[in-house]
Amino acid sequence: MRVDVITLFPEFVDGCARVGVVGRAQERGLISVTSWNPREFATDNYHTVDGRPYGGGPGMLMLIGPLRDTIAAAKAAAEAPAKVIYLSPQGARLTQRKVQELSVLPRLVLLCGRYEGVDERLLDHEVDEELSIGDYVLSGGELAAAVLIDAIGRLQEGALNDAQSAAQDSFSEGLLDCPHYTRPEQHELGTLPAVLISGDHAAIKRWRLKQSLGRTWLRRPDLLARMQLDKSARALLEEFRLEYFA
Ligand SMILES: NC(=O)c1ccc(NCc2cccc(O)c2)nc1
Repeated sequence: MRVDVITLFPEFVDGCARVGVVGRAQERGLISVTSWNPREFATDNYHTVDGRPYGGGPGMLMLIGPLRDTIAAAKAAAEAPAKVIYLSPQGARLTQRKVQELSVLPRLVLLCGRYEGVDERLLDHEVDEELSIGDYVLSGGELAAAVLIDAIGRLQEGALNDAQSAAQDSFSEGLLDCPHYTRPEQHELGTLPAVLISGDHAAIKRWRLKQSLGRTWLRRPDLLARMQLDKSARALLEEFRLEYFA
C-alpha cells in the first residue's frame, strides 16, 4: 500500500513511519509512507498556507490553494486511484473494522489539518472521507494520521510475524483483550492463573475467551451490545458473571 501524507510537519510523520512494525513493513516493501508539505506548494513569496476565517473568530484556517495543489501532486505520484482521508474531530469514529477496510486499498492520501482546520470548500471537493481517532482535539492531524498508518501498517500481509499475528487481537473480533502474564511465575506482586501453566491448550483458549468476554462486559458494555455472541460464548460470559457476583 502507498500512503501519501499531506502535512506541515513532514519530519513528524516520517519519523513515526520509520520505527517499529511500520518501519519494518516499509523496509519489506509492504507499505510506503511519503510526506508532502503544502508550504512547498504555496505560490506567494511568503509561502503562505493559512488565512483568517471569514465571519471572524479566533485562529486561522488552511488555504484551499496550496492544499489542492499538494493533493494533486500526491495523487499524480502514482498510477492507482487514491482515497483522500481528512483527519479531524468532526470525522466518523475510527474503528478496527474501518482500519481493516482501508488496509486492503492500494493507496491512501491522508490530509492533516493544523490551526482551526481547513476551508470547507476543499473538504467538499477533494476529500472522500473524514475520520476521527477519538473525541478530543489535537494541535494537528499528524498524530491521528500516525495512528491510522500504524493500525493499517500492522495489518499488511507479512508485517507481523506469527507470534504477533493480528488475528490474536481481540479487537479484530470486537472484544477487549484478555489478561497476559510472563515470567517469573512466582512474584511478590502475585502468581499466575493456574490454567496458564496447565499445558491444557483447550482450557487456556477457553479461559482467554472467557476473560475477553468478561472484560468487555465490565469495561465496554457498548461493544458487547453490538455483538452477536454464539451459544457457547454466551454460556462462557454467564459463567464469568456468576463468578464475578459470587
Ligand atoms: N480526534 C482526531 O482525530 C483529531 C484530528 C485532528 C485534530 N487536530 C487538527 C484539526 C483538524 C480539523 C479541525 C480541528 O479542529 C483540528 N485533532 C483531533
